[in-house]
Parts: sequence; structure tokens; C-alpha cells
Amino acid sequence: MSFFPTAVQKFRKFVLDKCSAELGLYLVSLGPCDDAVRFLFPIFAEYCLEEFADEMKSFRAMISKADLTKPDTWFPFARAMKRKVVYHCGPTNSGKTYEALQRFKEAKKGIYCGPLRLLAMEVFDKMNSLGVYCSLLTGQEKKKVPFANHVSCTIEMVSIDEMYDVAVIDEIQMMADATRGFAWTRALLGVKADEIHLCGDPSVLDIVRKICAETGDELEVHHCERFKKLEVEAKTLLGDLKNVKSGDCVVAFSRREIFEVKLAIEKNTKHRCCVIYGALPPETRRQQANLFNDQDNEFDVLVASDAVGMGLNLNIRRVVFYNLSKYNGDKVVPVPATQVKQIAGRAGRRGSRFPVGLTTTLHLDDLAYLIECLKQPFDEIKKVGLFPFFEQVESFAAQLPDLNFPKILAKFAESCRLDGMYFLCKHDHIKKVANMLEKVKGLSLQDRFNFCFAPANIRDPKSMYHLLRFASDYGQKVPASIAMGMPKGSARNDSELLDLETKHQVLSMYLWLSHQFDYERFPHGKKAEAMATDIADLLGQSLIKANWKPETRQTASRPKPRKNEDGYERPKSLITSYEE
Ligand SMILES: Nc1ncnc2c1ncn2[C@@H]1O[C@H](COP(=O)(O)OP(=O)(O)OP(=O)(O)O)[C@@H](O)[C@H]1O
Ligand SMILES: [Mg+2]
Repeated sequence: MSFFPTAVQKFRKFVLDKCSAELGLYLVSLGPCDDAVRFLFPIFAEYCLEEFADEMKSFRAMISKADLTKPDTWFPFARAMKRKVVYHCGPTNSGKTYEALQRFKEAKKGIYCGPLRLLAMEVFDKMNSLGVYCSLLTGQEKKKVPFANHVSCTIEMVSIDEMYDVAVIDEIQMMADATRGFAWTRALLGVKADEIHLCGDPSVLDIVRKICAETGDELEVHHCERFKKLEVEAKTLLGDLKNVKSGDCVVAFSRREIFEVKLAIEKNTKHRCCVIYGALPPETRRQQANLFNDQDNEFDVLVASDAVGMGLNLNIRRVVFYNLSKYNGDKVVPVPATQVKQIAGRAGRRGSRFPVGLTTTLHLDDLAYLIECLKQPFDEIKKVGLFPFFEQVESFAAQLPDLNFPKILAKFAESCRLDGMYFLCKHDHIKKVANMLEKVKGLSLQDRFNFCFAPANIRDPKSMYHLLRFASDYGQKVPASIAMGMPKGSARNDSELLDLETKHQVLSMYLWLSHQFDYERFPHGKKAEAMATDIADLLGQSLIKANWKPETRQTASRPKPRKNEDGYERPKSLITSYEE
């Protein structure tokens, strides 16, 4: 559509018409982050809507046909800006985020968007400790710091209404993530910032180039190199966990295996283990990371899932892969090379006491696959994720008044049109919640859409039960209660530990809903926050003394282990690591 380039010209003309030529030129040259120009934008918006009524009509018609082509045109104001995109491109541990944060710190107004609450919290703490007032915004927490012009948020929370001097979008390669990719795509296309700093591996560099060519943004690439070399130890651990050493991080891809490894190491060696996996709250992961990093205690080995690949500053000497296959929600597959590289790359972080990073496997059989993964160049990503906004689903739904929300979603997915560079993100989570809430009365289409994004664990029946309860209360217009007791102490066995994990997850969901919906409907946010903090502490205490055999979490349906088509052997134990 030619609407937006014309709009840019019109904006310039508008400014020049409304002001004296000199002032107009001055304003246009300032860039849209200047207060004066910010003031003119809303006036321009109205002007624009009248001027471009026809184009807007065809734009709306396009939306109502589930047409997701040309997503760059969904963000007219960002298109009206002259944005500069700086891509900090390199492998793990190459200083990408550090470089981008330097510009963030200097900015008058900045936003950092990270993939995890943990990373958003890290940046929030770091900035405030450096005297740069910074607020925190995640689905679960809003910490407004007085006088702050900076905000650190999770990628889903980025505002595309506010204007910034500098925006940092971390882990940009996650644009290609099958489920969450759309949040990165939206941030890149829509954020209104003079300067956008992308941090990531080279896999999406080409596609970012193409996107910038379409949006008209200027692109600058900074190539970053690893600070410390990463070496493979060919000897491996010879299949024996007795060979772990201080500073090792043993990586396993299921919760069950993590606890089995911890138990085996603590029983057969003098090492003590910290653990990190996806179902742990960010606060507990951080506490375990600090325990491991601190040299003045006996906890000198880390046992972790792939959750260790992102967001924590860890003093790891050697990454040891317990195995190299994982359950992907459907079947057991070899861990993708990019992920292997990212996890192995955690060894030998700049500032840690180890001169190089080392990586190896427990079993000799896995070594060849590890070496192959590390040698592989980054895949070139051909498509990035998209998902419709509520307004797009609403316009589409208006034509199908007889269909319920799950059917509308299915129809949308079936009939939506996309450009070659984009794919529609997987939305099994959304479908499952939409189906569960189908019979709940009193919810508008928008309520249903919003509830579908609540951070429920769809594989945990208890989590789904609470979500159903919260939605039913909401539909009946009664305040949702937490309805959950506080555990008396730390966990004494694995089922109590699982219970703590679930309780924290449900509280985190309550907090998310309390920020998403009216306060009156979820009035116990403060209480939920306090309970969640206490449970995160209890989880930390429980992990320190955990020395029991893990149980299998009760899940909806799990496939049995079997060989897959390419003959890849599946491990005996199957359990998913529950990510944020
Ligand atoms: N110029 C620098 N001066 C001092 N410390 C630095 C510098 N650059 C990076 N670091 C430190 O090195 C470590 C790795 O940097 P950073 O986290 O920016 O790397 P990255 O490439 O973003 O890694 P990741 O793949 O984990 O995202 C961090 O602890 C960071 O604070
Ligand atoms: Mg980084």
C-alpha cells in the first residue's frame, strides 16, 4: 500500500504548512522524539485520518479478510519516523547486550525489551544501581520509579504508543520463535524510537535487512566477537558423573533428569549442586545463580535445563551436556544446533575467573554431535513470526457472528494470508485456553482473547483449573479470590516441591490478570505478590536441601518414548522443562 510513504510526505508538508518555513524545517530535522514534534503527532493523526479516508477503508477491509500481508503498514507512526536500527550481531558472550545498554543509559528516554522477566529484572536493577532511574514492566509486575524516563520490560509489554530516543530489543533471533516470535516482530516494526538496538546472533540479520528495506529504516551492523575462546574437551566425563569438577554446569533437558543428576553428584562426590530450570520463578533462579557464583560456599556445581541459555550471569568453567535430546512438547528430538551453541557458550563469561570456556558431554557417544553443532554456521532464518492484534481478530469475527471464539481462531488461522517473510505463530496454548473457556458465560470477545494470553501452564491441570476459576469469577462479575493456602515450610519431597512450583505459577497468573483487567475484578494483587515472594524463597530453601528422587508431574497426555523417523534414540525419561 502506498498509504504510508504518502503519509510521511504529508507529515512533513503538514509541519511546514502549519509553521513558518524555518520553524517547520527545524521541527522536521529534530526527529520525532523531540517534545515539539511529539506534540504535533496527534494533530497530524486526525488530519491524516481525514486525508486518507479511502486508504484507511481499504486497510480495514484488508484486516477483516484475515490479511496479514504487509505488517509494516500496521504501524503508521513508526513508518512516519526516520528510525536508525543498529544490529549488535555475534555469538553468546560477545558483549552485544552490554554495547546496546551503553546507548540506552545515555538516552534521554529509553526502553529495554528482553525475552524473560529475569533479564528485564537484571537490567532494571543494574540501571538503578548506576543511578539511571529505570522502571520495570512485565506481565506480573509494574514498578514505577519516580522521575524515571527509562523502562525495562519483557518483550510482550513494549509500548508502541510511547516515543523513545533509544529502544533495545534483546535476543532478536527470537523473532523466529514458533510461539513467541510475533512479539519481537511487533517490537521491531512498531516501536517508536529514533534508535533501535537489536542484539542477537546472525541468523536473522538477512531478514532484518529485508524488513528495514521495506520500512525505510537505516540499518547499521556491529559485528561482535566472543571475549573468551570456547574449547571442546574431547575426553568427556566417560559416562561417569563422579568426574564432575568445581565450576561445571551439567545440562539436562528434563526436570526429572536434573534431580537425578543432582542426587547422583551429591551422593558420589563432595560437590554440592544448585539447580536452574524453567518452572522455577526468576527470583529462585537468580538465588541459585548467586549461590553458584559465590565462591565462599560449598555449592560449586550447577545442574540446569536449557533455561540456563539465557539471562543469567554465571561463572561457569565447563558446560557438560548430560544428553543432547529433548522433548519438544510433541516428541523427543535432538537439541537444535543453535541452542547447543547458546548453552555451551555460557562457559567462560567475561569477568569470570576462568581463562577459557570449556564444553563437553557426559557420554562419548554424544561428543560428535556436540562438535558438529559448534561447527555449524548459524542457520539463516527465512521467516519470522506474526500474530494478529485483537482488533484484527475482531474485524474478522464481525463477519462470522455465528461462530464461537475457538472456531473464529481456527478460521482465521486457516484463511489468513501472509507475505513470504512471515509465518503465523503456533497458538496451541491460545486454542486450548479458548476451548476451555468456551462455556464460561459473561466474557466479551476481547476478554476471551486476553485470557488466552494468561501465563497458564496448559500441561498442568491444576493451573488450568485455576485459570477457569478466575475466568468464571470474572464472567460473573465477582472479584476473583486467590483461594490457596500458604505452605507451612520448605518442601520435604518432590511432590511438595512440585506443589510449590504450581502455587507460584498460579499466583504469577493471578498477578498477570490483575494487571491486565480491572483492579476490582482481581483485587488481591498485593497479597498474591507477597505470597509469590514467600514461595520463591521456600523454593530456594527446598532446592538447597533437595536430595530425593523426582516424581513425574501429572500431565494431560504424554506420548510414550519411541524411536522417531530418523532413528534417533529417545532417552528413557520424558518430562518437559516448563519455561516462562
Ligand atoms: N566492554 C565491556 N566492559 C566490561 N564488561 C563487559 C564489556 N562488554 C561485555 N561485558 C561483560 O561481559 C559479559 C557478557 O556480555 P553481554 O551479556 O553483553 O554478552 P552478550 O553477547 O549479550 O551475551 P548473551 O549471549 O549472553 O546475550 C557481561 O557480564 C558484560 O557485563
Ligand atoms: Mg545478551
